[in-house]
Amino acid sequence: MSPTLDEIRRAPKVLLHDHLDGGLRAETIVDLARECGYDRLPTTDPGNLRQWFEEASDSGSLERYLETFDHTVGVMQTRESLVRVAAECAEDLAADGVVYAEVRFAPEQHTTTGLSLDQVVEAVLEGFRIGSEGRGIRVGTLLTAMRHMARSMEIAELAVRYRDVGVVGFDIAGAEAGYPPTRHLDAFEYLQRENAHFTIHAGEAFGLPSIWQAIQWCGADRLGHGVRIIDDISVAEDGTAKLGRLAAYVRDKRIPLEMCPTSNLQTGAAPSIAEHPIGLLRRLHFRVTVNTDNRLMSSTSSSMEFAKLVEAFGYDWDDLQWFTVNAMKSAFIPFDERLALINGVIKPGFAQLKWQP
Ligand SMILES: O=c1[nH]cnc2c1ncn2[C@H]1C[C@H](O)[C@@H](CO)O1
Ligand SMILES: [Zn+2]
Repeated sequence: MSPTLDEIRRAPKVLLHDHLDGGLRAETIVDLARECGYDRLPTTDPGNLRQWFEEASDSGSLERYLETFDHTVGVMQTRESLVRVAAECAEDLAADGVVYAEVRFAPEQHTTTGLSLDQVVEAVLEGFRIGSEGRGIRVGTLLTAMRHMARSMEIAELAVRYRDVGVVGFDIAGAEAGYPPTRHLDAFEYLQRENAHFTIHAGEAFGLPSIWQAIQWCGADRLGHGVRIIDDISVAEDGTAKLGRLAAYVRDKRIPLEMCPTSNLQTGAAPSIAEHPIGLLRRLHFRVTVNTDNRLMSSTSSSMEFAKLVEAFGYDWDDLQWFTVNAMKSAFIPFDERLALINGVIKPGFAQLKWQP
């Protein structure tokens, strides 16, 4: 029997790629807009707003997808709003059965009414603390720098400054074409000298050169998306696959791929779930993980991403556990803490579902 959505919700899941400003509740956006006087929302009806985000994000272009964030970032400019959004994020993930999450956001986008970068980070950390308490979830924070801007060094320093109080790593995001990762080389070299962890959005809206730079020039620990690694793999008619040098390197080094299937359909990085490269990459034993990217824009959750994969590829509990253990192994928290979650929470949780669904 295939795992059902309800059963998947009860499985202990791990989420490595989720944007704080892409996961707000529609009701909260409407409340916050009213409170702060933000008057540019396309509608103030939460149901219509939820639908607007999903439709506006479904253009097949990453650039247009990113325009929708003006409205979420627009209402996240005060300490109170950041605490609330982060607390609700932790609550929503816990309610979906996520036991460990790394949630990212770009502090530089939340300073328009005068908050400092440090105040922004402290507000978000406080929100995660409040929302996680007593809910069986641990949330680590990733600080993102926007790739079209020039503040990555500052944000990298911020990530190092807050590394012992909840920030577990760094990332760059935003439009990919025209903004190669090497634009931020100084920040990545600084992080490496600091023994800090980072992931890079690469191979989503641009192909192999972006992935190659992220790994071989910048030293990324993980790839955000990385779907286009498929361009370096050829599959013969009998199903045998031949890996190019970059794809082989990514697989040999066990570089984690933070795959976000629904998001990729909306930005045009994949044509359908059934044709999504995740099927082949899982079969070839790349270190694949399953993620949400932006739960609001994609109207999704960790459980729903898994359910879609079960439907498209016929995955069973062993497959779902494999993705989950992959993700936990790839997290940016210390090794002993990852192991404790794998052996103490993930394996027992899946065992229970496998034997008593
Ligand atoms: O999938 C994505 N690719 C590139 N950038 C993204 C993606 N999803 C969200 N972002 C951007 C928009 C947000 O404002 C920013 C920080 O979370 O990251
Ligand atoms: Zn992303």
